[in-house]
Amino acid sequence: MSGHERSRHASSRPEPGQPVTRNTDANHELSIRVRDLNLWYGQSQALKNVNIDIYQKNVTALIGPSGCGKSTFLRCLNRMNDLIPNVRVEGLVEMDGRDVNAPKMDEVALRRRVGMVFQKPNPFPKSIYDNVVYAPRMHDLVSRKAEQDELVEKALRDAGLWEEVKDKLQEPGTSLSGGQQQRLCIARAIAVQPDVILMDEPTSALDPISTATIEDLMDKLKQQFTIITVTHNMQQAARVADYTAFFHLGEIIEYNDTKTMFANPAVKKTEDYITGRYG
Ligand SMILES: Nc1ncnc2c1ncn2[C@@H]1O[C@H](COP(=O)(O)OP(=O)(O)OP(=O)(O)O)[C@@H](O)[C@H]1O
Repeated sequence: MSGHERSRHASSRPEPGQPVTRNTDANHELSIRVRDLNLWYGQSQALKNVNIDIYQKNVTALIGPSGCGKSTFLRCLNRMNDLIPNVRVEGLVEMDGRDVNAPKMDEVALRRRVGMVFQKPNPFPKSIYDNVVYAPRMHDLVSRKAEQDELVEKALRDAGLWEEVKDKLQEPGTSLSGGQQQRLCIARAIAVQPDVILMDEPTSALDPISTATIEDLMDKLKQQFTIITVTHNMQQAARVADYTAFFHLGEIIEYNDTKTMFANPAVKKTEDYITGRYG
């Protein structure tokens, strides 16, 4: 089988537990490569032989029933699981060709390259301005006040929040509405110019209008960043994601471009889940 045929084959019928391969053309450059990833919390295995290629400057959605390992997988990408006791990880997670779990990998630098936005907006108890500039200062990306001002404005503009907050930058981040707080958290994440942004159910605590605003934002941000998002909302996955991975009991059952997966799922379990027959 030629490389092209193999990638078409993999793209139409990905085998659970098998590496998913695709063409890496100009639109599909590899960001993250995961091979045979297994993770245990104590004796309990939460991820089983996960294999996936995640592409730069696309939105990839992780879907699946509660407890199937989506958040656990997300945390493998910036080594947040290291912070949980009794976690054991085996397998390869490579970002831009570098092993994320290598002993010489600097975790602080890794987390700068891989930002994270959580389900519940969690601004620091600081001003709007300081929320955005905190990490860039910590990483010595800015020093002069003018540089900081410029960076704050750019991050807030990119997060679609500038017009709403430009006259109250010294007010607490927590004084904003839930949807605005979430955009502030996105501004905070992008202020250090990461490569990847992980989003763990970023809209599940938000009203429909704030949700639509964040979805539009994801569409814009993917021009600059690789976005991986967990969602329980199938319509949201269909709207925002270029690729979707369906997790079930710690395994990836199916991974494909979103249009194909939703229109023509290769596996019955995927079909049952996305059509709401269980989950
Ligand atoms: N800190 C932890 N310690 C022990 N077990 C955990 C921990 N976090 C998650 N688990 C277990 O790992 C499995 C996967 O959980 P995870 O939170 O990754 O699933 P999920 O798909 O993100 O779920 P949800 O959609 O409900 O957020 C579950 O059985 C869960 O109980």
